[in-house]
Order: sequence, then structure tokens, then C-alpha cells
Amino acid sequence: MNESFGSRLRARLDACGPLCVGIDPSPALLHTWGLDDSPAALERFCRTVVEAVADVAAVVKPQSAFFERWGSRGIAVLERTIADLREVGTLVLLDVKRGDIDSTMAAYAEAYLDKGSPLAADAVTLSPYLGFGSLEGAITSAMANDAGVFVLARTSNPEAAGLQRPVAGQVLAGAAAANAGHAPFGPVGVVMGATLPALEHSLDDLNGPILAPGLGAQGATPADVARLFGPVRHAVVPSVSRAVLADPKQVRSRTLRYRDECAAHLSGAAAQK
Ligand SMILES: O=c1ccn([C@@H]2O[C@H](COP(=O)(O)O)[C@@H](O)[C@H]2O)c(=O)[nH]1
Repeated sequence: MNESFGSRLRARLDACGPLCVGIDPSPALLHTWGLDDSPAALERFCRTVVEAVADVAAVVKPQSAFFERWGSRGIAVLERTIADLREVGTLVLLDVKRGDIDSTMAAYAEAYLDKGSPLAADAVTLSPYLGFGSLEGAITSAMANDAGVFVLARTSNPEAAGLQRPVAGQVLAGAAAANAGHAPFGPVGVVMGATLPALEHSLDDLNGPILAPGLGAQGATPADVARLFGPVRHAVVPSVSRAVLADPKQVRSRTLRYRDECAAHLSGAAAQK
């Protein structure tokens, strides 16, 4: 695999439409599915989701926390889930929100981005709160491995606003600088919630993808995605977890509905421009 993450993401968005589906096997969802809270149930949950969405979601985003809570047995399920998805060509964005200093950050990059690692994903989420520069090694590693990173800029949770608002511009500027000259996207995406009341920064110069979580359970709608991200509709990847995972029999149909509604609203935003 020698194609950059940006090229692979572009191809996948063009082929499958603009949706990221989260795999969030929380105790509550396992219970709703009639499963016990165990690593075996975790595996069954993941296999069901992979079978339902792997060919229709551009990106699948396992939430690492729900695997980590089972220690090595949960991590083993995460490894298999990542491998199953990548084998069929679905892009895997591992939601781990890591961020640290030099050699520690390098170890995280090795764990999640190095092609040879058992946990290697196509991209990971990173936290920039030790300084955007602390992520440099991970960005270099992402490029070397044809992988990507998504840096938290303005997250979907309401309590983030006070902390993130003053620094989001720096995060976006750092991402744009790292992406300069790359086509069709650079390797550095950003996370901007679909729940935001408004975008306070332009994303025109980002030249990278935008993960927009918050659809469904957190209250954002496909119309919100188009309202916020219409001007960068080619680069936005709205993300939904609980709203498609709530019923094991409806994971695929709900995924298709969210995907098609997002695509329709985003193309409507194009028509209005
Ligand atoms: O800003 C952010 C960044 C990450 N998340 C994660 O996405 C999913 C959202 O799940 P829903 O069920 O669709 O609400 C979850 O794993 C979060 O940790 C986010 O919500 N917001």
C-alpha cells in the first residue's frame, strides 16, 4: 500500500459517500443488544457492525476506550476488528485521542501508525494539548506510513468550548501548515463537532479532512452538517455511533439513511452556493 491516506480517503468518500460509523460497544449497547458484558460479546458486537457497514461507510471509527476496559482481551478484539475492516478496504480511524511529549508520542505513533504494528490503523485521533508541535513526530510517522491523524480542534461536547475556543485557531493553522502542498488532502485532519452552533474559523485553507462527530445521539442532524461544513463539503466526514448502533437489526439501514441524508444535504449546500 503506497497510496497516501489523503488519496485513499478521497477514493473511499467518492465510492461510499460521506459517513464515518463509530464502533462504540458500551455496556449499555451490549445490554440493548441482549449480550452480556464480556470480551466474547464485544467480539460478536464488532463482527455484526463490520458485516453491516464495511462496504457502505467510508470510514469506521472504533472507540478504543470500550476495548481498553477489557485489558488485553479487549485489545485482542480491537486488533481483530481493525484487521477485518482493513482486509476489505474499509478505512479505520482509531479513536484514541492520544497526545504526549517526544519519545512518548513516538511510542504512541509506533503503536497506532506503524504498518507493522498489530494495532495499526489508517488514522488516529490526537489531542494537541501538549502543544501542536508535540504532534510533529506522529505526523511524520503518519506520512511515512501512508496514514493520517485527526487532531481535536473544536470537539462536539458542549463543555469543551471555553478551553478550546481560544486555541482552535492555532490547531487549524498547524494542521494547514502540515497539509500544505499535499493533494487531494494532507495527512492532518481535524475534529470539529457537528453540534457546534457555528464555525468560528474558516476551514478553506485546511487542505485536510474534517471529522464531524455528534450526529444522532448528541443532537446534530445531516442539515447541521451541511449548514456548518457546506463550504468544505468535499472534505467533511460526519460521524455517528449510538444512533446507528441502537438496534442490531438496523445497523445497515440506519447507516445508509444517515449517509444518504448527509450526502443529500451536502449536495444541497453545494447548489445554494
Ligand atoms: O468531538 C468529539 C470527538 C470524538 N467523539 C467520539 O465520537 C463518538 C460519538 O458517539 P455518538 O454515539 O455518535 O455520540 C464517541 O466515541 C466519542 O468519544 C465525540 O463524540 N466528539
